[in-house]
Amino acid sequence: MNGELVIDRLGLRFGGVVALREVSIRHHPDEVLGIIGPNGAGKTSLINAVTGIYPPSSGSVSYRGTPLTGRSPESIVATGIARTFQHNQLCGDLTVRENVLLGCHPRLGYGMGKAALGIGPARRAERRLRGEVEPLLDLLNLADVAAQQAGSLPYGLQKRVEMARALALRPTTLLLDEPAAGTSDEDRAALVRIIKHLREEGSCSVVLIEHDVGLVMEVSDRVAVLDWGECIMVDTPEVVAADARVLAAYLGVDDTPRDLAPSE
Ligand SMILES: Nc1ncnc2c1ncn2[C@@H]1O[C@H](COP(=O)(O)OP(=O)(O)OP(=O)(O)O)[C@@H](O)[C@H]1O
Repeated sequence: MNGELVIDRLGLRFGGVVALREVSIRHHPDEVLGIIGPNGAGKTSLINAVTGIYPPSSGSVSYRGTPLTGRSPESIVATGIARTFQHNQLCGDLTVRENVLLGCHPRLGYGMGKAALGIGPARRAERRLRGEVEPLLDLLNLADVAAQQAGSLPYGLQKRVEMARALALRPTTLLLDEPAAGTSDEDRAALVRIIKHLREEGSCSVVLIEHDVGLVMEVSDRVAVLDWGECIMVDTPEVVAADARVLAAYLGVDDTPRDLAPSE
């Protein structure tokens, strides 16, 4: 079952820089929660603090009632939280299919050595996982490029491979860090379709960090707005788009959203 992620008065400092200031957000099971904010607002810092990359300076995070604060990134993944990165972390020399298969391996319970040797149960598990990878490649529109080296693909496709690899962990919550950045209109349309599919299927809830505010408004149930490390509001896309504080947060920055209104 998908779980509730509770971020409670989270603070994060880098020396004198305050990246997050008393941020409190509840991500409800099954919802798509968008997180927007101007450059440097603290969006990536929030994901990094939740996933154990950076230990928070104050506050706490819990998932399904289990405290996550102070745990390693690996043990946080084991609770059901998977993520993608703002800058791709793929194995460029491996094929798309192999990259996605790598995402399944933490679920095997034994090392890559046994998997590579294909001994006993490892061989059976490997066969099962290979069967799980194909539907993911279909869902992410990657079947046609499955045998190609991941590093040879256009950036937008690489981003989808990273998403497929995160989904191969069978997460109950998926955190996406700027999945549309630097991608084409076609990639954007595919992303909208995939997020809506996950929402309808209910297999995992989604937290979406994005600069493309129109996209966030289109797919999110609720939207949280960060500004200078503070969460200034969490509400429906319609309410957020009409809020004067949100418009003010974006005024005076270069990347003023193209469209704050939800798409039809
Ligand atoms: N590793 C780090 N060391 C020092 N300062 C950092 C580090 N990571 C982030 N910061 C600072 O924390 C603040 C928030 O940065 P963060 O990357 O979380 O913002 P963001 O909203 O994700 O920005 P962007 O949309 O540009 O990616 C910024 O002032 C940034 O310079």
